[in-house]
Amino acid sequence: MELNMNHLTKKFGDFTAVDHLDLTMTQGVYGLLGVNGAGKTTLMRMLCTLLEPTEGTITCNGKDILKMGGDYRKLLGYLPQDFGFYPEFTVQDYLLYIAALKGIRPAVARRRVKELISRVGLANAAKKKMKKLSGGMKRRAGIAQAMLNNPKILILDEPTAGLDPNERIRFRNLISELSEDRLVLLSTHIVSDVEYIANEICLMKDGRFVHQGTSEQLISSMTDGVWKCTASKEQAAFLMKKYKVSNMKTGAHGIELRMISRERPLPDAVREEATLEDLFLYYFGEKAGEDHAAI
Ligand SMILES: Nc1ncnc2c1ncn2[C@@H]1O[C@H](COP(=O)(O)OP(=O)(O)OP(=O)(O)O)[C@@H](O)[C@H]1O
Repeated sequence: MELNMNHLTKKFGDFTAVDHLDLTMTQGVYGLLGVNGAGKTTLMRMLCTLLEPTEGTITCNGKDILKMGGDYRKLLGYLPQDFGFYPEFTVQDYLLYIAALKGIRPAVARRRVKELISRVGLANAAKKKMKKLSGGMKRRAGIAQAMLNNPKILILDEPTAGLDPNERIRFRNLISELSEDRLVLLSTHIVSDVEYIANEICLMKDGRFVHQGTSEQLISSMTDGVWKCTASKEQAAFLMKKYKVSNMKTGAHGIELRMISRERPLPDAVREEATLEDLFLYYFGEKAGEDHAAI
């Protein structure tokens, strides 16, 4: 299985949401990591044939997905960011209903629904109404519906949005498991969602991939260093304006800062090993002195 994007572009009027992307994906987990508005959903909707590219193509094993029509959709499972569910349906009935919409024969659907409910960890909630599920359980039901046709390509748009840390970990494990024999593409703006499970991470900004590679490759692409130091209140205020600060904590001897800088920011600053979180800040973060600073 090979999914290819060639100069993939989407414009809305004069605005370019996805800008000449090239990527080849095979089996495994691919993570699209970017801030809000980077173009992740637009890209995923094109991969699901819900939006037509303005320019460029997507091919699956060499064939244009728009020309493949139903043959491509048979290979595809999609969990949109806001997936529609029926609040009064039980989990089981909801999945059976979606299976019917997907044209899966009733006998096959019953077997598949049972199997998937257990696989996503909802066996004890099969008879629960969808409206009674927690956010994480709803997302798991969402994954189950995307998996009904046993897709070779699974596309998950922000599957961990709103989940607590426990649910997030369960979800990561599930995604990792599902990727054993398929291609999984997931989007997120949370570094830890993809840090450990993605074979390849694409950092997306303003419709472009600013960098792509394994977590280690991305980290080693960082030319600035990560530094740790303890500063006074006044120094800390100055450093925050000048550098991208990834963490600060008030300690017994002053304010402990972790920051990104080309040069040693203070004489006693110590060099630290960079993490993917530092890298995210390096590409997407703002300094506290900049307009709209997030920190
Ligand atoms: N139908 C549309 N018409 C006009 N602009 C659009 C449309 N859909 C998306 N955009 C714009 O394209 C850009 C990318 O949006 P997109 O939803 O793909 O980003 P995203 O990375 O998925 O962000 P988020 O995490 O907030 O969902 C945004 O600036 C958005 O406002």
